Amino acid sequence: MTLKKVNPDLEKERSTCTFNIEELTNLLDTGAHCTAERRAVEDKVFSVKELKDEIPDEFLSHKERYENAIRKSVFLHKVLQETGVKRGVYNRSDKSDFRTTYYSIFKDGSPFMLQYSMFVPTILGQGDSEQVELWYKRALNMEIIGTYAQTELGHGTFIRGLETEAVYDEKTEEFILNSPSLSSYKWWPGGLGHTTNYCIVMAQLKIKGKPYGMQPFIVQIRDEETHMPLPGVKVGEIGAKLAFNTVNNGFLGFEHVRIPRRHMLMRFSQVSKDGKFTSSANPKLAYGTMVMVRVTIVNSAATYLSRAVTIAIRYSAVRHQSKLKQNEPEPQILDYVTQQHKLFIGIATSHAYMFCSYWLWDVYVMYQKEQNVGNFDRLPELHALACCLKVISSSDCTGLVEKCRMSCGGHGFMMSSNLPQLYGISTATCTYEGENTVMLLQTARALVKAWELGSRGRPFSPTMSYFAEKNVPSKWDSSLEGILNAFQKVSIGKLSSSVSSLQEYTKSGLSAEDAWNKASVQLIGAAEAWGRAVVLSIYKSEIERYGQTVSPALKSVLFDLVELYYVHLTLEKMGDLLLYTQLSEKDVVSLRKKYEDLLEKIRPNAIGLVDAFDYRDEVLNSTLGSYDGFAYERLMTEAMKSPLNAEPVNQSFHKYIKPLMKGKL
Ligand SMILES: CCCCC/C=C\C/C=C\C/C=C\C/C=C\CCCC(=O)SCCNC(=O)CCNC(=O)[C@H](O)C(C)(C)COP(=O)(O)OP(=O)(O)OC[C@H]1O[C@@H](n2cnc3c(N)ncnc32)[C@H](O)[C@@H]1OP(=O)(O)O
Ligand SMILES: Cc1cc2nc3c(=O)[nH]c(=O)nc-3n(C[C@H](O)[C@H](O)[C@H](O)COP(=O)(O)OP(=O)(O)OC[C@H]3O[C@@H](n4cnc5c(N)ncnc54)[C@H](O)[C@@H]3O)c2cc1C
Repeated sequence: MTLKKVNPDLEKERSTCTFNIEELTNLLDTGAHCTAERRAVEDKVFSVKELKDEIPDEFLSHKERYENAIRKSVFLHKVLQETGVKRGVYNRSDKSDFRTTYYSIFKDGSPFMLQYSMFVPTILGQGDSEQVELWYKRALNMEIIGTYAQTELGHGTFIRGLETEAVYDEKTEEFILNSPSLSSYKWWPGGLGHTTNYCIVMAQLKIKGKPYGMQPFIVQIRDEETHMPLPGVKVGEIGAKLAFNTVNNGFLGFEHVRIPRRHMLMRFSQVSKDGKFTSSANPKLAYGTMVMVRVTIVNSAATYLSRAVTIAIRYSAVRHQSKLKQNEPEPQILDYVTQQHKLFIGIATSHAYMFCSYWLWDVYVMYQKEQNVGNFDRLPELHALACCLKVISSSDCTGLVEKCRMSCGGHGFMMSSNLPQLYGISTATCTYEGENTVMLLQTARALVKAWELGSRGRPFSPTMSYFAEKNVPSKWDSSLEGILNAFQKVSIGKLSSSVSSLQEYTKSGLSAEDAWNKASVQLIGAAEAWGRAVVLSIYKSEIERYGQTVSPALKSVLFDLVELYYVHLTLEKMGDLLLYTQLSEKDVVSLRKKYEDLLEKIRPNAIGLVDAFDYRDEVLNSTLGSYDGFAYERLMTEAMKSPLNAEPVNQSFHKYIKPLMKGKL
């Protein structure tokens, strides 16, 4: 079907936009040159015919999908290599690699995903210079394909409980890798099933019977020529999942597999030939790759949401349903204020986390520079930020992706809308790289520690500096600054209350651990509240900063979204605010009016705002969200691709239904 025009509904929407869409695209891309680079990569990638699917993935078998994903991964690697994209080495936004092309070529992930997102970064982050020189080059050229094998069948969260052992044998200068039980089998690593021939194995180091904690080892698991598993290696795929079905997540066990001493990555800790262990300056440096990936998840979460909200808002502009006024035609569903309530917060939330992700990335890069000269002062705050922002970005964005899906009614249930797949890859971010509740408890640990040290006069780190302010009641103030202060009060109130409970529980005779467990529901609330205060503060300050350089028209729209975000969150968290601030019923009534006014103000810019995410149709991969808005035509075209539609009568009619109808069964 050739579609030349644009749906008149979308044409009309685009004519009401009050700002320059390209200017916003450049801002979201972190610069006009980044937009240009991203588009150049996209032009190249989408011109490769081998990267297009003839048959939609969902109609293929599990095995066919895997084989197709491998084929495309290889072609994509080749094309990206030609464009000079250095995969596995990340920059601030990285829109050209994972952000857009990647998830458009693979709706459900690639088996090479972990090569780029964790194998290469771990070599770079944990290897000494000689090891980086050797392994990085091989990985970059795809001579070796690897993954990050940490999680085991029995333990994912509690990594001190991992069972895989690496025992040093000083006679042969080798480590012996062993999986002592079924629960010690590695379980989950992406690509591990049938794709990778090497992996980083996180294992418990033992020398002369003494444990030295979890360390990273590079282990070859398959022959480089035949791809057969090496002796003593038991490897396979873990099976079908809610999403990531083309990522080839696998299991792995070792039966006394020997590797050379220099296959332990030794940037931070070393084992000498004679078996002497030299400890790193901070044992948590072995957890470094996780910090990096948590930082990047904030951007991924915002990106998934921006794609879902683009689909849902475009569809809502072309979908007409029911009646607002009896004598008028059915309105666009986007005119229903409840629909705007579901969707506009998706745009604002995506902006909030996108701008926070750039800020967090800068904090991470700053820390990296300091770490290189032996300064780890910033690590506790970075760890807390990475954990907490990973959690609230992944849970908020996933909730809103699902809201986008439901806002499209029945059609949002179609795989061809791409909304179910977006939900699948988004919800996985709530679990991987640290399960969300566990990450909130890590955050709470850092907050309680800071609170206690603060009460003894120690200074707070920048994102906790407001803890030092006296929690005196003040009149409610609905300005952005006033709302931010109110959320900081909630954060202080929840943390202070959690600490009091901890103290009371210990005073009543509970051990510190039992007191912690008993107060943990409060503690995760305090952690979330700190994260909210951070996001509100960073989103606002980043937009204030960019507001000085962008046009007045764009500045005004950006602030509409900041306000929407602030007011929406205030109404959502009303209970907390009523408890910890002077918010009154009168204030709530006026905030509700403010919220309704904001929805009305944003309405003419809704399509402009999602167009500014600049997702090409090939990236969105959605029958409902295409730029031209011909959703029904695309739904029908895609339905015709169902293998069942290849013949008017399916053979099962003659085999089963007819005999049933005739009573001959
Ligand atoms: C911006 C653009 C970039 C573009 C990037 C592009 C692509 C990448 C994007 C996305 C990735 C995409 C695809 C990947 C897809 C899937 C991959 C999934 C891969 C995985 O899914 S891979 C497995 C991850 N698996 C976990 O995530 C396990 C979680 N479990 C833990 O992480 C630990 O088990 C923990 C922390 C719960 C307990 O650990 P523990 O028991 O040893 O520690 P404990 O609680 O006792 O704390 C003692 C002291 O260590 C400090 N501390 C702890 N952790 C630290 C750290 N990381 N750094 C610095 N300090 C740390 C504490 O703050 C405390 O400090 P203090 O003593 O001062 O209080
Ligand atoms: C799609 C996907 C891809 C993945 N890819 C990889 C990979 O490439 N490499 C890799 O090594 N791993 C990978 N993983 C594994 C992932 O990192 C773990 O699943 C994750 O860290 C959670 O650990 P778990 O599964 O052991 O959950 P569990 O810890 O068993 O969590 C189950 C429940 O127990 C609760 N819980 C656990 N501990 C505590 C606690 N201390 N306090 C309170 N509650 C607690 C949790 O909150 C949760 O509700 C992947 C997982 C998924 C889903």
